[in-house]
Amino acid sequence: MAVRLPTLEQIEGLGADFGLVLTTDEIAAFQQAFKGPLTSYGRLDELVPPTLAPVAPRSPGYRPVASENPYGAWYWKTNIRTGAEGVLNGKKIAIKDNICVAGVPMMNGSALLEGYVPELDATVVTRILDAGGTIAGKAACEDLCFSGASHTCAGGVIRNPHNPAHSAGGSSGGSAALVASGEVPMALGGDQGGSIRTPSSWCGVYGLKPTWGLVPTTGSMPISYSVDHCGPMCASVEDVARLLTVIAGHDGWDTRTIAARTGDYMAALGNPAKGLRIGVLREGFGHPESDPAVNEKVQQTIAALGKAGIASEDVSVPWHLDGPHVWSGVILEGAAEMMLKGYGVGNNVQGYYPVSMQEALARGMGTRINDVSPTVKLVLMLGEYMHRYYHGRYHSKAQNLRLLLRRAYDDALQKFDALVMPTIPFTATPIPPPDAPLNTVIDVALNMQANTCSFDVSGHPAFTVPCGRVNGLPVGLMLVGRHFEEATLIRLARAIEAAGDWKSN
Ligand SMILES: NC(=O)c1ccccc1
Repeated sequence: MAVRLPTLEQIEGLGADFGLVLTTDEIAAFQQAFKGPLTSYGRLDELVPPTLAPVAPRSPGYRPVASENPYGAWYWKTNIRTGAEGVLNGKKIAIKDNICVAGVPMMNGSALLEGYVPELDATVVTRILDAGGTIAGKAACEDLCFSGASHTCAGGVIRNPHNPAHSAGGSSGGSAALVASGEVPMALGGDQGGSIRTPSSWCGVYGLKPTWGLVPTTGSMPISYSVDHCGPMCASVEDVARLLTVIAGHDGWDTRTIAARTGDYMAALGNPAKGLRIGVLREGFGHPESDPAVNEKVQQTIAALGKAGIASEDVSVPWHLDGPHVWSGVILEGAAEMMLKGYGVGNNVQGYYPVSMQEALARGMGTRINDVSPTVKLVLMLGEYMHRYYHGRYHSKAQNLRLLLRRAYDDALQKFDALVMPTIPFTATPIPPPDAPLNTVIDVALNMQANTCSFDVSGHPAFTVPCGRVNGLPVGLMLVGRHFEEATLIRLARAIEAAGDWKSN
């Protein structure tokens, strides 16, 4: 195939879009000047790139019927393993549906990708298979991962196993609901604003957003390069440590992981947390939407840790309240550029670009854009508005403010081994009815990330640990640590897990 030479009219139009005034002679000259570069594109069509070849042959599995999928948490069921032996022997793992598993359909919660079957395994999938794990299927998620509740998945709402009228949380809602309902002990999630921690907190499971750059996202659908994270969501702290051990570490395809510093997460399980110090983040408890009953559960857990020899003290980080504003500046234009206009791939960084995924999304955007969720429509328009009418200045400023936000937490973490706060200021919200007004659909999807999203921008590891219930719905306590000190968070999470029976109170 050859890339077609643009017509004179096309060149005139392209120039006009940038305010170029071109004479007829110039337009003809530029048409000639296109020829050299286009020769390269012709040759690119003939060359064969490397692929992330799957390590094991497999059957594609199947889409479960409703009776086999009571919470709508599975997108697809599989049974993939290689015969390799390792720390995941005998473990079933669900993979969030924004992560490619070769030969298995993938929608990323969106009509835009319906029908897509990737030919590649994400790096984390290969690592799981190499460690003896079994891929049990794809966990349903929110439309292009852009919602913190669980009502925007194109395949249908995802329900909270603790109360099916309530949200499982999002965007990794299927992952959390599958772990909470005992289908699998482990799942992979993704987090750009809270999407591992929100559903983990609301479903009562252990969810760790690792330090930015610890776990490669190669072969996954992104939202935006500078806030994308992948991490474990599990039924126990031990399973979090196990899965993190397998997925963490440098991957030559992902420049984010160049500085990845892994720890001994399995050893941390046996290393007592006694003597560690925690800072109770005042700003994390005082949002207008904070539920006093949720604050109370978190405070009770902190008191129980005190009895176990883990001292705590209040600490104030005023920047925490500006974190969500910095996050908005970064993610809205970031998502519009990379996820939407970049067709889920973007450009400008060295890395692996899943061409098939990009083409599938581009086709979907050309044919089914009206079938996306209201949250995706909002991001598309808002990101483009800020780019077109404010020429990217707010995104750039927010990227620079990231440094101050990170420093503010780093300063507090000089004195403390972890900061602690409620993961989400309130328990799982009711799923809005199908006929809910557009503004309700959007608000319910984007109203809970006050404590979570700052750490997607600052990059700190953040671990949500179940710590009680309010009206039968789980409450999560969030531990935030120094960059690449996940092992410390695992020690503290283990102490909380051991301190009480959170499931019955
Ligand atoms: N993907 C996310 O983490 C997310 C969370 C909340 C709102 C939007 C996005």
